[in-house]
Amino acid sequence: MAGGHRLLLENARQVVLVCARGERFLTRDALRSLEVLEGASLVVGTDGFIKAIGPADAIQKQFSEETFEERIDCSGKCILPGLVDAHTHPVWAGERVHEFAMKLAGATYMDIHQAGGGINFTVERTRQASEEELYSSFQQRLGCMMRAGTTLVECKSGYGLNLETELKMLRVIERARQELDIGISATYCGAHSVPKGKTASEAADDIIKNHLPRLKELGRNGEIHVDNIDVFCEKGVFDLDSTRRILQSGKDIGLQINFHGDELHPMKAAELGVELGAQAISHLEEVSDEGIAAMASARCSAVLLPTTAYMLR
Ligand SMILES: N=CN[C@@H](CCC(=O)O)C(=O)O
Repeated sequence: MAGGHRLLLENARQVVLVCARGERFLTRDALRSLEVLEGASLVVGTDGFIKAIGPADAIQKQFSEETFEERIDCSGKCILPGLVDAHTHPVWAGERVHEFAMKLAGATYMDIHQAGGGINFTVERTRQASEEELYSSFQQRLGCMMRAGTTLVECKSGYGLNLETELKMLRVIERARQELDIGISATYCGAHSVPKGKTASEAADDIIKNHLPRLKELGRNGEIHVDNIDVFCEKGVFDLDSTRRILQSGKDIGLQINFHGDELHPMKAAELGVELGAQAISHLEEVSDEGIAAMASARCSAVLLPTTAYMLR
């Protein structure tokens, strides 16, 4: 029976599939031979999902009775999957340009952080900003990402630290998920820094006793959707024990573990991530050989962020 579809991309010179046999991702030598179809077409259904990909003549035959809201002639063109940005902190207020002068004068990222700058500076400005202001700048940042080809972006909270501002950030992320044409994976990062006046252990207790139960409740009511939990596991920020407690509690309410580890100091964060069943660990400049081996066998993704090593140093 004939049906309606959203889009037919016809006769592309190439369609890059990346994976040929339903793998979630490729690793090592397999990355050298991406699956590419020559002279192919692609059908997108009304739900936005790809319904068929194949040789142009076979697709034409298979869908000859069907209708499309739009058809695009892709002769001479290449169809690529959208880019996935796996680590962003895109909801924030305030500028930290003045910190570059401190860095040029020799201060490290952690010197500035410990003096109340860095993340803490952004936390102050983000607490003061209205939800509307945060949404407006976030929307512009997402627009830039979309123009550069990103179709799925992981978005972290983490410039609130207190429950009120963390929820404000997560509502902003939720609104973008509803209103904008980009996929969003939302990450609660309330343990991005230890709030003033608390120890790491006290901050972990607050997150476990107050933040996570509220996230669970709001998720159940459908008010926000949070996919992942993150902690900045770092010397002088969250130690291994507090990180473990927070991540495990997040996992217990159904969040996937995706956290900052082994960035500035070796912390054995990779080993911890594997023990807890993390989906991904970011940064990893100081990861141990054992941590790399453990992540490889657990198929835990490493999110490498080479430019932060220059920007944050
Ligand atoms: N390393 C910690 N977190 C961020 C930077 C946050 C900030 O400095 O505002 C990162 O992933 O790069």
